[in-house]
Amino acid sequence: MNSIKLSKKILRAAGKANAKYRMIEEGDRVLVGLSGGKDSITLVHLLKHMQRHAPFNFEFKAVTINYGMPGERYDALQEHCKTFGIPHEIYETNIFEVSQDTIRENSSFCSYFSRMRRGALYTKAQEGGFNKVALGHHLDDAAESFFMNMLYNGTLRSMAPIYKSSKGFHVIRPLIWVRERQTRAFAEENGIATIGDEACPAMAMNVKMPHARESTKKMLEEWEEKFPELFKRFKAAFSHLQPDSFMDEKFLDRK
Ligand SMILES: Nc1ncnc2c1ncn2[C@@H]1O[C@H](COP(=O)(O)OP(=O)(O)OP(=O)(O)O)[C@@H](O)[C@H]1O
Repeated sequence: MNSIKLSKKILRAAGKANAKYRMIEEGDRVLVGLSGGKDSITLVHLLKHMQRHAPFNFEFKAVTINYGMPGERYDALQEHCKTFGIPHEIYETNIFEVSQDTIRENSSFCSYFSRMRRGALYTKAQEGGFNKVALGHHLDDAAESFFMNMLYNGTLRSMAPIYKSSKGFHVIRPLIWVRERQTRAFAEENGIATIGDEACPAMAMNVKMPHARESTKKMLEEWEEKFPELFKRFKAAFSHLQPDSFMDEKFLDRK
């Protein structure tokens, strides 16, 4: 079997985050959302590594939601999983077909597909009796989400490493302390061909796309050039909230 190398940085960041937030534990059955992009590819290899080296036993399976879009193919991804002994299933859906009637004149394609994909993933998790669903979000995603929510929605919110879904299982983000450039490097250094954004129907369709993420990403890149410790500070700040220092009356002590 070909060998895959995960960097010490990824292993350290993911190991520490897992210890702190207890995302994967003894006896867990984890369903991993595998888009075939660099992040979720890193995630499945990380879980494979953890299975071999962590002092606890858990099971995992990867599932790829197929939107049913013309030309959508996952052969290379299936082959990759087979080569590395990663249990993998493609879940065929008609999300794309349904979207044609539902959101024809609408610009919120991205959130539509993301919502439908999440629903399909949760259905799979319930059907298969998984107690955790793992997603490939990382620290850059958490920071981008924080600033997008603040600048475009006027809320202070980010991405939790673990939360309980309304369906009863937990959603976990084992890469939450890993940087995006580390997952990119993982794919490049191991020669893994990844699927880019075009896999999401929203990206493949000729519609107005939200620019919020792109401009937030750019803003953070510029900040990081001036302030190299930026993401270290985000990581610290996101774990040290002081809710009573804002203006939300729920958190103000009037006693
Ligand atoms: N088609 C899909 N099937 C299964 N899971 C998916 C699919 N698309 C996305 N996911 C899951 O949702 C997570 C977030 O998706 P999103 O498209 O926001 O991520 P991304 O940053 O492009 O990540 P990736 O590099 O893994 O595609 C992914 O990391 C993956 O775990």
